[in-house]
Amino acid sequence: MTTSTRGTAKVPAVLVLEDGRIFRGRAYGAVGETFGEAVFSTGMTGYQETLTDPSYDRQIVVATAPQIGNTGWNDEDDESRRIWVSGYVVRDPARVPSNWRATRSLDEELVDQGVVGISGIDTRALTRHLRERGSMRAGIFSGEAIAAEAELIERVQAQPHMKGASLYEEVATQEAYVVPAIGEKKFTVAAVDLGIKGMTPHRMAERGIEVHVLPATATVDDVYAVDPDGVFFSNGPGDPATADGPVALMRAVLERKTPLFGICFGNQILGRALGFGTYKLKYGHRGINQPVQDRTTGKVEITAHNHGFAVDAPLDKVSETPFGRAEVSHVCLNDNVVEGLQLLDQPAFSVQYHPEAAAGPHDAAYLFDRFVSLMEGQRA
Ligand SMILES: NC(=O)CC[C@H](N)C(=O)O
Repeated sequence: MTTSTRGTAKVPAVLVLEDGRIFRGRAYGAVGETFGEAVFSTGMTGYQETLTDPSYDRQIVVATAPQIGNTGWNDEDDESRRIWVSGYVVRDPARVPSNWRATRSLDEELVDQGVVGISGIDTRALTRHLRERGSMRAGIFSGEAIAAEAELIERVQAQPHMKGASLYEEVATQEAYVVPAIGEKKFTVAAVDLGIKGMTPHRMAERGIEVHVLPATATVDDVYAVDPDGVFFSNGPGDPATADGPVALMRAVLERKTPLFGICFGNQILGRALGFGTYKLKYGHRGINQPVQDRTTGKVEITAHNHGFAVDAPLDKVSETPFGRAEVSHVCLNDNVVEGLQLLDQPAFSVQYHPEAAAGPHDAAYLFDRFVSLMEGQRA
């Protein structure tokens, strides 16, 4: 095929990394310039969910899957109200998207939302570079934004680091809202929104939970005003070391021994609430094929991940914490990173990965059932 339906395909673009490495390609999506932390995701499908996951705020996502956009863009799979990635890097964009649910192309959606991307990049070489050197700051410049290399590198180096970035308040809802239970209502959960993905309250609603999604700035009184059977802390962008407010709120919930569940950022907050540290991984885990072992059952599950930070907790011993004994319940089999925490003396647990699996395999859906069991146990 020699022609393209993509309006920006002939506009030159460059991806500039903070260490001076430069990749040349063509504009994809909006033309202009953008900055963020360059990270790679190994998901073969699910780009719509990835791009609209608020945890990707201020990140330039590199898709390792070589063909992106094949199924276009639909009206159903968004995980939040908009695209959050600050830039998108692909090898070979679909020339003709095809799917019965698609209402437009990915390229059109990127243009509509003003998201600057780049195509025609050797994403294998780029991923190997990021794997060797680590995730780093980057910029995409297309059309008239392209300037002398030294100047572009300098501008990238002037950007803020992801380490130390506090981003959850800017992505979270400003107003509380309710996701009703599907079918008979059995439980009420207060969900603290730090960048929540839409599928998460949906997975709870499917289990008879009425979910009150609260702003990131919610107080203890706001949480208990909904008379919750359980409290949930969501995923979210940025460095968990900055999330002092949510850590204090979680400690107040733990003091009351209310059943508690956290996902991703929520797992890091539980780690901090228990007194563990967090640290930045060299290049993180992003994709939908990561092997995790549930050490409480020995079972291995294939799971969806998106995290650049992790909890620093001992793998092989039970830890004494201000809230009783705690242990690492889940571990990533690729690199032994902590993937879950569980308290042994009260009903609280969390995972670093994504049991809501949007997109991804449903192996970890049992974790929502575990949350339900904790709430049932508290009532009995
Ligand atoms: N998906 C998430 O909640 C990510 C948590 C945190 N921002 C990290 O990168 O590790």
